[in-house]
Amino acid sequence: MGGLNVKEIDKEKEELLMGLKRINFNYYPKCPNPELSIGVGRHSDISTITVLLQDDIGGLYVKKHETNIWIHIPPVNGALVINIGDALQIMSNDKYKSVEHCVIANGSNNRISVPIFLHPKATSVIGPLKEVIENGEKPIYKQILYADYTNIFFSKGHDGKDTIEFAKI
Ligand SMILES: O=C(O)CCC(=O)C(=O)O
Ligand SMILES: [Fe+2]
Repeated sequence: MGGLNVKEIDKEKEELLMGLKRINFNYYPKCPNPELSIGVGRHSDISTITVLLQDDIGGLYVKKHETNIWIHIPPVNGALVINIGDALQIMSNDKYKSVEHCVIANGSNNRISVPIFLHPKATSVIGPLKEVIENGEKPIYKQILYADYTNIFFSKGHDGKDTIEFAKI
């Protein structure tokens, strides 16, 4: 957080950054026609950060920022994938960018992944951190209730990084 001019993570900051933790268990059954289906559509997580454990099957792709290039994230035994989510993009006023990603279905193997999402609390109001904008930087995002942000994300299908548009000024 030093890069965001945040000197100390006190209790209040900790709640804002990761007051809520959610763990998902994703099971992707092998698919007879992978080219006709999607594992998980293109999206960015709405978390602050996501810590993801994947098995050895593969299929997770991330989009290189501001390109149309998709990069496979090969499973590495014992390694975790760390993704930046929308909440950190908003709080950092775009200094950190959430990563767009998707999962491709697999024709011959079942796949399991376990993401741990570190979120603000539903009752937290999030926006660019005061430490980030106190030097006069123009805020790109408004202050929004995190529950509202979550509701927008879950009220529609995955479509890239569209949810973050709702938080823009
Ligand atoms: O299964 C994966 O590797 C990623 C799953 C994912 O993107 C998610 O649960 O948000
Ligand atoms: Fe995700």
